[in-house]
Amino acid sequence: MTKGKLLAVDDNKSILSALELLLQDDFEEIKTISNPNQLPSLIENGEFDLVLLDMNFSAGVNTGNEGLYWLSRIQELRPDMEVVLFTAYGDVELAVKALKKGAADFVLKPWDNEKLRATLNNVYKLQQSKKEIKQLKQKTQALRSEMDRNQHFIIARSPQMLDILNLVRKVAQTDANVLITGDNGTGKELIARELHRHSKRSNEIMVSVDMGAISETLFESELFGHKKGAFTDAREDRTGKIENANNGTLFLDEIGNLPIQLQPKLLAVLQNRVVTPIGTNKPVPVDIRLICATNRNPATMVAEGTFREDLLYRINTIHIEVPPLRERKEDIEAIAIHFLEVYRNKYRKPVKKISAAGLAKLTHYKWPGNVRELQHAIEKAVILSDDKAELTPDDFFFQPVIHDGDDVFEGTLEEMERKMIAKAIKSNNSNLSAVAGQLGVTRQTLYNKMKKYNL
Ligand SMILES: Nc1ncnc2c1ncn2[C@@H]1O[C@H](COP(=O)(O)OP(=O)(O)OP(=O)(O)O)[C@@H](O)[C@H]1O
Repeated sequence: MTKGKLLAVDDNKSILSALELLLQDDFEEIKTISNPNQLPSLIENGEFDLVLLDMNFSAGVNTGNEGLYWLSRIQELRPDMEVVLFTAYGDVELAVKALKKGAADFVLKPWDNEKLRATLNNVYKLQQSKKEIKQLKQKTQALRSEMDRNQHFIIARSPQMLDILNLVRKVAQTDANVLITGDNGTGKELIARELHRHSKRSNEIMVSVDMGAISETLFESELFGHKKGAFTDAREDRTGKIENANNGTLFLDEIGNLPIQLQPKLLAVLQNRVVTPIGTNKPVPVDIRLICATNRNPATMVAEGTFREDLLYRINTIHIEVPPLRERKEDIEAIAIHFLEVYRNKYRKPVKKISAAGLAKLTHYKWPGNVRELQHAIEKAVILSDDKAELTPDDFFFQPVIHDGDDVFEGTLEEMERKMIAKAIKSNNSNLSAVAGQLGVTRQTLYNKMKKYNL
């Protein structure tokens, strides 16, 4: 067990010297002060684990109110700090009052050496256990959400995705760093989870960090952790995500968002396999498998000077490029049917299948948002399906995609026709002869189509 750091506060200097002598083997560091006004700055900036605090400081005053005041100041500044009180013989009532206010324990003066040592050591051990419990709770929480996510499996029918799955199974067993690239929603995170699931680290945690969601000022503390007092707001020790992933997998999503000035720090972690939390100079060894993902082109970022080439070489031992959904149409039907099953159960709907025309519409759409968009399209269709047994083309609504001022409509031929007629009616201020002329059809044909499309 590591030794703690003690701060002892008493206005009697000979008591402080005696404490230093007595406790030197029990603590890694003992700092003594006779003026409690120094407490706030020491507590905020120092690395102390516990405080031994006298109850009275002004000559002739022995109400203990000063001790109670400093106890609550310490609790305000550092809620995780343990405080043991020094009270004069006969002040037991005062000591009980202090315990109710959150002091960890008290020792009566004149003290018994062994009793004092045992009390301080026990309080320190208790504090360490509380810390461990807190860390374990964080880990359990992360594991739980990971288990939820692990229930999603990759569906693959296209030759490209089947090749990727093959590669994933081969690479998973090694500790090689993997870089996954591809557009948003193509399934990069799902592939990272699959790599972890098939790796020899699968019983350990996979820690995901969304680099796109962390503000620049918090990057370092999120990844490397910090020591209490390392900067304003660092009220407690915090383990960084890299250390949290120890023995498991670290997934850095949107790695392209890592600011260039922090890239050497990540590179150093990967080279030396240690992290140094902010505010300490104690490197902590870490054993992690690294998977990174980005929707940007890393080679272009290197050429633009926004990504370090040496870091790219470190992270892309194996590079997996996930194609957009429109380039692997064979996957669309299987994924759509999978999500139909998921959402009909979730929303308790009778809808059981997607009609052939409905599937054709899904297959021909370009899916700019990839699998995530397909998932949402199916979810929406199921929610709105009432008592239907089958989803048809009308159940899927897609936004038109506009390019350079020209309308490129996505959807079935009939949908495109309806949209073109509606657009022509609007641009010709409902002058139907002009509309028919523009579209190159007779007025009768235009009327028929308007009736058909309810225009
Ligand atoms: N092949 C697949 N089979 C089943 N579900 C998939 C597949 N690919 C992606 N998904 C689902 O689509 C959604 C988006 O996938 P994921 O988050 O892995 O994409 P991503 O590429 O990491 O996205 P982003 O770049 O936006 O972070 C998730 O709900 C995921 O479960």
